[in-house]
Amino acid sequence: MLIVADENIPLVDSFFDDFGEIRRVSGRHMGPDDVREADVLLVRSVTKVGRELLEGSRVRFVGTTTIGTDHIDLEWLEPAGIRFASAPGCNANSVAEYVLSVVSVYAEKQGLEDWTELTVGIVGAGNVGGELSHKLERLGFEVRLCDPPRAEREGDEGPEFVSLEQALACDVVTLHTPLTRDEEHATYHMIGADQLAGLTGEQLLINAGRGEVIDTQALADRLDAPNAPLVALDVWEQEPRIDPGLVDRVWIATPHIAGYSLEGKVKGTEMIYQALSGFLGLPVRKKSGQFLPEPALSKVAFTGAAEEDRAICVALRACYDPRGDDGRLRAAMKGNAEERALAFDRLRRNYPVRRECSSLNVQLKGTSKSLQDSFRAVGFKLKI
Ligand SMILES: NC(=O)C1=CN([C@@H]2O[C@H](COP(=O)(O)OP(=O)(O)OC[C@H]3O[C@@H](n4cnc5c(N)ncnc54)[C@H](O)[C@@H]3O)[C@@H](O)[C@H]2O)C=CC1
Ligand SMILES: O=C(O)C(=O)[C@H](O)COP(=O)(O)O
Repeated sequence: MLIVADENIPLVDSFFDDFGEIRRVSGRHMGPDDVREADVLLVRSVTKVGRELLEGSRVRFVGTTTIGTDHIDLEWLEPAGIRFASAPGCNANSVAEYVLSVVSVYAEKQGLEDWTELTVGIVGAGNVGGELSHKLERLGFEVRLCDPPRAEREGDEGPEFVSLEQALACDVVTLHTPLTRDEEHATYHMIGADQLAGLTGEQLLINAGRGEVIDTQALADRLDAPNAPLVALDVWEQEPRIDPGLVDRVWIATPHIAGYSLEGKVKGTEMIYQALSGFLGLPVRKKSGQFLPEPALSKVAFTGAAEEDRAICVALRACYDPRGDDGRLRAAMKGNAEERALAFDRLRRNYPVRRECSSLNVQLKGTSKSLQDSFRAVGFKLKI
């Protein structure tokens, strides 16, 4: 069996070497010649998968080691008899930690003593938005969820949902919807000039869903107008050819890495390994835990003298601080459009190992119960 895999999928050999030959190719430049002889195709979000790539090939199984599926033509795959699997939720915790860290830096920038004073509107309350809201609520934030498809499906059975307008009135608004077009509640350019006009300089807008959910031109115009909100963008229209002018205008700019914790990436590979095993009728013998290395930073200790918010933020940012990625992306926005696109992809390909908060043992000596609860809420392992 021939497996063709994006070269940026981690641990492909460790998980898939029992199945047959593995051929690694560039996901960004994958073409019909690369996949013609393949039985199995493993991709990430940068490969468009549909008729153009697969017609006439032997491929019978396509797996994407990502949450998002907007790069896959699902309507074409099914009638073509090609089994498809994605990795729902694989890096949801990574994205939630990214957002928490951005919010912690924002609260500090605003001079807030207590970051939970901020209200947070989450647009898209699925695996990512749900995980984020769970952490925020346990930390004591007021959270408003906007998710019309869920609201319609769940009615009185579900949590309380607000309208997009109400979510956009929160101090922090964070977008976690899939990219959808031509359907009810489509998210393409869901945040346009009208929505942006209502945001003020007292607000933070985060997008860690897909770039096309915000109308880039409208955002650039809004950021040039008075009383503009601060904006943190992890995702961009037309990646990797992103608009350097927009990078200049936003407060935090990162190269689509919110989901790039090692745990999240490896979980994506593991979920597709499980799906392929099921498709082939073979037992699942491998688990991601057996391949995860010891983290470089494994312990931190706080004493009773620690200020509650500060301690949480110090620990959070010891695991992940978005300002490092922001600085690297800004430094990469040099040269012509082609050079900038290559630099954007290079930052993603050579991304440093980032571990989730659950990899860090936090020792708390003589600290309050509420500080302990806050650490647990974020997902740290506690030693008291
Ligand atoms: N920046 C990054 O690195 C990452 C980005 N993503 C993106 O985040 C998206 C969301 O991920 P998950 O939460 O795991 O997906 P999910 O499918 O679990 O949840 C998405 C939620 O959005 C809701 N939704 C759909 N249309 C909406 C609308 N118009 N308004 C409000 N809510 C709407 C859905 O009902 C669903 O509850 C993915 O589709 C992917 O595009 C995912 C992982 C990493
Ligand atoms: O899982 C998703 O959906 C994501 O957005 C991934 O984090 C994107 O990573 P790549 O597939 O673009 O490496």
